Amino acid sequence: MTVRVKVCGTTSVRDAVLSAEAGADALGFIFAPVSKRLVTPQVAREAGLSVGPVVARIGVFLGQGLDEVLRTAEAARVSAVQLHGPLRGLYVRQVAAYYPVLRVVRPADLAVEADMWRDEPGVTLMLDAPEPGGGVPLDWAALRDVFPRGAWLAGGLGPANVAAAMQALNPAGVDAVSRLEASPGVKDPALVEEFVRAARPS
Ligand SMILES: O=C(O)c1ccccc1NCC(=O)[C@H](O)[C@H](O)COP(=O)(O)O
Repeated sequence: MTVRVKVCGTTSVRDAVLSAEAGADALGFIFAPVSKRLVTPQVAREAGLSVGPVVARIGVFLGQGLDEVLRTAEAARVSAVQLHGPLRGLYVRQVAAYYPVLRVVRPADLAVEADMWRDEPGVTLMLDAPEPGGGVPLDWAALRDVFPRGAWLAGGLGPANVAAAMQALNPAGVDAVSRLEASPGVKDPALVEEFVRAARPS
């Protein structure tokens, strides 16, 4: 199975284009006000329009209200929504009625959330470190027996370790931000290229 590669924290047309040209399958646009990579829906929309019809545009939210999520996603013209934080199942289902959802979970919550979303095709699990965008890798060895089939992996991934993470857990997709940046919110083109190449060995 070909692993999907998501480059998160896109804040400009320049970074969207360089990530798409490097071969990213998906771009993440962070709409959580706590983030150092916060982007406006208008810039996200322009950046998303600049990468053609194939690259997915994923709106990233952390504990925000349903109205805000749906309004922002619509204004930014994203193609999917990524949900962080402790959330009720009903809320996730309400978002999933409009957008494919990447539901982000910490290792501590994995068992419960994996049970909850096992038969829900519109909701895909992404395992991430407790602090999103923190650049801290998970303990892949400890997750080997419990990592759900079809789930995505994030948390401290970058060019130097993504191949080992894939070898350990066989995720359907990988996602990264802090190890691909020159400074918070600004991509380093070489790191993005190396990340995509390392995630897709020929
Ligand atoms: O990256 C952020 O600043 C952020 C803030 C609030 C919610 C989500 C955020 N990022 C979401 C992502 O998808 C990151 O790529 C993921 O957490 C991995 O980050 P990193 O460990 O830095 O690669």
